[in-house]
Amino acid sequence: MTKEQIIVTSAQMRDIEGRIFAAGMPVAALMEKVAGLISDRLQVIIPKGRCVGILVGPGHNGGDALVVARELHFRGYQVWIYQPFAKLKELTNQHFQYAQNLGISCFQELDKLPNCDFLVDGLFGFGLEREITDPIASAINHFNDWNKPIFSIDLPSGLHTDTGEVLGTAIRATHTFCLGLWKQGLLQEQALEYIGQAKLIDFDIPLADIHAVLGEVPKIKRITKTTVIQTLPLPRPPVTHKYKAGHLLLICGSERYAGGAILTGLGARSSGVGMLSIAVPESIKPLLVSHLPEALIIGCPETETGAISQLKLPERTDLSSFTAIACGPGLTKDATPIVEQVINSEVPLILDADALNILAELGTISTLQKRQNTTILTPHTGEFHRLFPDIDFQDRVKAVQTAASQTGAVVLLKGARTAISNPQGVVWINPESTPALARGGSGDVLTGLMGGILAQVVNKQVNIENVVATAAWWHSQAGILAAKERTELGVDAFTLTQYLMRILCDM
Ligand SMILES: NC(=O)C1=CN([C@@H]2O[C@H](COP(=O)(O)OP(=O)(O)OC[C@H]3O[C@@H](n4cnc5c(N)ncnc54)[C@H](O)[C@@H]3O)[C@@H](O)[C@H]2O)[C@@H](O)CC1
Ligand SMILES: Nc1ncnc2c1ncn2[C@@H]1O[C@H](COP(=O)(O)OP(=O)(O)O)[C@@H](O)[C@H]1O
Ligand SMILES: [K+]
Repeated sequence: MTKEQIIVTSAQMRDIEGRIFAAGMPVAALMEKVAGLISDRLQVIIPKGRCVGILVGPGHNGGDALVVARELHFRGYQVWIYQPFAKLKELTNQHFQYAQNLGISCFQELDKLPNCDFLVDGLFGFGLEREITDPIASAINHFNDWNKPIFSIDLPSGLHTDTGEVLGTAIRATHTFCLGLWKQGLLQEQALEYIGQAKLIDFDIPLADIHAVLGEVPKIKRITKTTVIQTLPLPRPPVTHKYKAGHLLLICGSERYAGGAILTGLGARSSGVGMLSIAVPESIKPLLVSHLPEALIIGCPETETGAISQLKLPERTDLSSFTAIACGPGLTKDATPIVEQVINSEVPLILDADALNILAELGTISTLQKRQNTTILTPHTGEFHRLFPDIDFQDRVKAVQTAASQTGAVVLLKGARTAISNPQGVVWINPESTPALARGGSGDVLTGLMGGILAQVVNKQVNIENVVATAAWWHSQAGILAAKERTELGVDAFTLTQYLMRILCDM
């Protein structure tokens, strides 16, 4: 477990800090240390001599900001302070007195503020406890309108530390220096527009204190490369054969959505799976063969609408011949009997896209209760609402935990910050992605990729949520790399499949 993987709520952070202070670390010494690290970072980014405005709140977030103000003052920056509060915490107040005595300009009124090149936001950190109201709310809106770079200490002031919700209004930071451990709110979708580039400032919190508060295995974690390296079946055993490296069955596609089947197949190809079989309607079989010559394409009888009407597997094969099944992309809802059939099988199963829409109509919870083996659901927001209309969506982490616990499945909720939960509430959040992936077909690629990884490792005592997390990370990293080379407009789903292998090569 690395610090980069850990996520905390404000209550947990307070408990961890409390242990450090109880063990003897002076509060003021920790504030010096944290603010020193922030000042060092700022100095690397911003040339000396520039003018910096420091926004100071009443608590220790404001205290951190005041120490930064003092440091930057001595390091040759032109500093001014905006501090509109009548009452400050004691340590914060001492730093404020000292800054004034040093001759740093301090202001309480907005209209007196001089121009500046950048702002440091130390109004509120994880101690924000209620909606921000005027005059502070107006001040925050005013600073946002300046369109200067804003560096937020710990988190942009105004964001709820756990849910990322905007409490009244919030600073729109260009950079966030998260202190010590990642706050949960910074991984919530609704916070993304406010955070800018986020970096963790490690101030040496002892691991023992983290474990004492979060347990030996923390429940909510960020996916990192470490998770992925531990999960992927690399290196391959020197002596193996194709059926030992997993046999994945994809059930996907229709006359209407033939491309979805190709993309799912290409995603699976990149996983390195030993054998790939793809069941599609008979009429699109030649198309699939031409795109995926290595796969076994199973042409199935079809409905009048061009959907699979019956799974016609090759001789001496039934569903139990496969190590894993991924079902859904491009099926259309006319393939309902097929989805029922795979749900009734014992094989580890991923349900995506139309398979999820069909599941919602069959009754999500009652239908999945019958399943004994691994089930993975990969809804986007719309599919999630159809599957779980009664789950409150305000906090996506809680929503995905509830969905997993109600169904016994591992649930991956897609989005800018994909969240994954197992039925026991163990959560992975994907910390990085790109809006370049918000394009038709990129989810199909994910389903194929995940299916291929699952088929290779499912019999090897892995945690299923780690498999799902690995696929999500790999998929989004490929998107990020592709966007870097081709812009955010250049990442169509086919192109995305071409970048998947590059991520492994660079690891
Ligand atoms: N002790 C230290 O030196 C350390 C300080 N840290 C900093 O301390 C912060 C937490 O400090 P605090 O617990 O003092 O909390 P904050 O500084 O986040 O804010 C709490 C203060 O704001 C007031 N407040 C809360 N909501 C308000 C609202 N809506 N309108 C007006 N006032 C409001 C509270 O009454 C309290 O005075 C962290 O975010 C971080 O920046 C730690 O991260 C690192 C160690
Ligand atoms: N704004 C975004 N930022 C990052 N990733 C995104 C964003 N929007 C969508 N994605 C990712 O793109 C994929 C889209 O999947 P999905 O909605 O199923 O598309 P489709 O069904 O067309 O393939 C998901 O992996 C999702 O997490
Ligand atoms: K802040």
